[in-house]
Amino acid sequence: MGEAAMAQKSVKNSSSDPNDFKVIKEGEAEILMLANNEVFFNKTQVNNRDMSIAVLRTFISKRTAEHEAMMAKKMKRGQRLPLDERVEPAIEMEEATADGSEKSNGECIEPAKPPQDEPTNVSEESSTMREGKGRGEIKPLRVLEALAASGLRALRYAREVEGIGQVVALDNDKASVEACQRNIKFNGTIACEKVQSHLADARIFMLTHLKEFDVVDLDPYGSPSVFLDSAVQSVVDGGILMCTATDMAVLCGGNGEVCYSKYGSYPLRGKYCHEMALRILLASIESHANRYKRYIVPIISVQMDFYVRVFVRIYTSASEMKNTPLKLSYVYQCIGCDSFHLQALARTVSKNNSIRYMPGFAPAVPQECSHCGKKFNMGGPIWSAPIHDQEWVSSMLADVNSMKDRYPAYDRISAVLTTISEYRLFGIVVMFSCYAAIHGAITLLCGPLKLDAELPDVPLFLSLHNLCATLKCTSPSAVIFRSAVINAGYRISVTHVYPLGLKSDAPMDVIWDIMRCWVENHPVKAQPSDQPGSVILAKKSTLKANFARAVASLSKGQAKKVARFLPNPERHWGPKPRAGRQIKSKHASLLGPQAVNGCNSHEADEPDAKRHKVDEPATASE
Ligand SMILES: C[S@@+](CC[C@H](N)C(=O)[O-])C[C@H]1O[C@@H](n2cnc3c(N)ncnc32)[C@H](O)[C@@H]1O
Ligand SMILES: [Zn+2]
Repeated sequence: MGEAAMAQKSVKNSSSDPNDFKVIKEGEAEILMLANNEVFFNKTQVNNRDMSIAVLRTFISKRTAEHEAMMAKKMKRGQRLPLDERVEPAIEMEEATADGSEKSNGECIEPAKPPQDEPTNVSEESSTMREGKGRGEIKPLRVLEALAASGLRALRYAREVEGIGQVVALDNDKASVEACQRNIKFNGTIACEKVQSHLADARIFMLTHLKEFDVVDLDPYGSPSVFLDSAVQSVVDGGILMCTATDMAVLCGGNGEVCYSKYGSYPLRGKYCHEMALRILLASIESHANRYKRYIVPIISVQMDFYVRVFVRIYTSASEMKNTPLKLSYVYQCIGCDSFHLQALARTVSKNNSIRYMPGFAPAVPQECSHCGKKFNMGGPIWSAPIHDQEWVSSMLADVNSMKDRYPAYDRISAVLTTISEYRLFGIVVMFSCYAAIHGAITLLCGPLKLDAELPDVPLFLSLHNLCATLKCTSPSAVIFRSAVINAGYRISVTHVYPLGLKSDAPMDVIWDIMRCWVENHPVKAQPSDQPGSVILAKKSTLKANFARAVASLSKGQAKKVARFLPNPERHWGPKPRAGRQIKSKHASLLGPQAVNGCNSHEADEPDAKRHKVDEPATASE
C-alpha cells in the first residue's frame, strides 16, 4: 500500500464517519474536506496558489544566485566566511518531529521572545541568505503561511517547491487547525517533515517572530490590513511578503472612507480602479514597513479573478526609506472627461553631489480641467513606482513554461505573465516585415535598446472606450490608436489588469489631439455645447495624427496569438463566504441557487460563458 493510501486509511479509521470527507487534489497536494463547508476552501484560488509557487521557485534560484555573488565578492575581498549565524527560532515549532507527531501542533502560541532591537541598515548580506551548517551553504527557505485554513497552500509549497525547508501554517480557528493537521498526515512523509500547523493569532505570532521568515504569505478573508503591520516585521531582510486582498469593492472606490481607514488611501472609480487597488495596497505595505525603517521592492503585482495579490521583497535601510515619498503620488481625475494626472508627493534636488528631498511641486492641475472645464476628484496616495520586476517576471514565465504540467492553472498564469512581460519597439515605425531581423539589427546598432513591457513608469491606463464615450464617437481599433500614439513619438503598452486598457506616456493633450483627428474623419452627431465631449472637440488639434499602422503597435502576445485574458474559471466564481457560515437564499446571487440547497459552492464546475464580469473577452479586441 502506498504512503498516501496508508495515510488515507489511518485518517479514515480515526474519523468518525469517512463518508463525511471527500478528497480534493490540487497540484501534488491532497486535502480531506468535510462536506459541510466547515473549513475554508476556494477552488478558483488555484491561480493564486500557482502564481505563488512560481514566485517561490524563482525566489529560490535568485536567492542562490545572490548568495553566490555575495560569497564571490567576499572571497575576492579575502574576507573570512561567516560561521552559521542564523538565529534558530526558540519556540516549539522547531521541535516539529520528523514523524509528524503533534508535539507542537495545535498549541496556541504565547509570545516567546521579547521584541528585537531597532532594525539596522541592511547589509549587502541579506538575512535571507544566511548560511547553513556547512560554510558557504545557503539555508533552506522558511515560509510562514499565516492564514492557512485547510493547509492546502502550505502543503503544495512543501511538496512542490524544491528548496523549502519548513512551512509554518497558522490559523486561529480550531477546526481549521485540526483539518490542517489531518491533511499534513494525509500527505505523507515530506509533508509531515516540513509542514507544521499551529493554532495562533497570526498577528501575535508574527510580532513574536520578528525577521524570522524568508517568506510570509497573507491570504485573508477580505482585507489584509490588520495583518500588515506584523507581517512586514516578520520577514527577514531580502525576504518576500506575499499578500492577497479580496475586498475589491473597498479598494476600487465603492466605499472611499473605508478604504482610507484600512489602507490610508482614497480610491477613485474608473476603468483603472483595479490597478489603483494594487497600488493602494503596495503604498499601504510600504507605509507599514517604513515604521520599522524598512521598505519594499515589488516583484510582481497582479489582479486576477476577484482579488489583487502582490509579491514584494522587504529590506531594512533608513536611508533608502527616504525615497518613499518619491514613489507615491496623488491622482487627479476629471469628473467630466476622465482625464487623469499624477502628483508626486516629493522630488529631489541635487546640489554639490548631495541630494535634498523636497515636497512635490503643486498643484499638478488647475482648478478646472483644461480639456473639458470640469472639476477634479483627488485620490491616493498610490504607489506610482514600478509594480513588477521584469527580470523576475521573465524568469517566472520561463520557469512556468518549462514545467507546464506542474501548474494546474498553467493557462491562466502564463496568460497573466505573458501580458506583463510583453514588449514592443516604441517610437519606431518599422517598415519591414521581418521583425526578428530588425530587432536584432537595432539592438546591435543601438546597444541595449530598451524594449518595454507593461510600461513600468506609467502607473495608470487609458480606456479607449471611455475616450470614445466622452466624445460620443465610434472607436478606432486598438491597433490604429496605438499606432497614432507611437507615430506621435510616445510609448504605449497593454496592461494585464484590463483587456481594453492602454498605458502610455503621452500627455492627455496629445491623447485628445489624436482623438480630435480621429473624429475629423469619423464625425459625431452634434451634442449640447456644455458636454465635456463638445468642449474638447470645439478646440483645434495642435498635431496631425498619423494613423499608419506601426509594427510596434502589436504586442508580442497578440502577434503570437497567446491568450492574454481567459474567461472566468467556473460558474459563480469569486470570493467564498467565511468557512462554516450558513448559506442562505440571500447568497444565491454570489454562489448560485444550488449552494443554497445544501450543495457546496465549489462544486459548481461548468464554465459560465455568459458571465465575464471582471475578465471580459479572452483576447483584447483589436
Ligand atoms: C481565506 S482563508 C485562507 C485560505 C488559504 N490560504 C488557502 O489558500 O486555501 C483565511 C483563514 O484565515 C483564518 N484567520 C482569520 N483571522 C486570523 C487570525 N487573526 N490569525 C490566524 N488565522 C486567522 C481563518 O480562520 C481562515 O481559515
Ligand atoms: Zn476633463
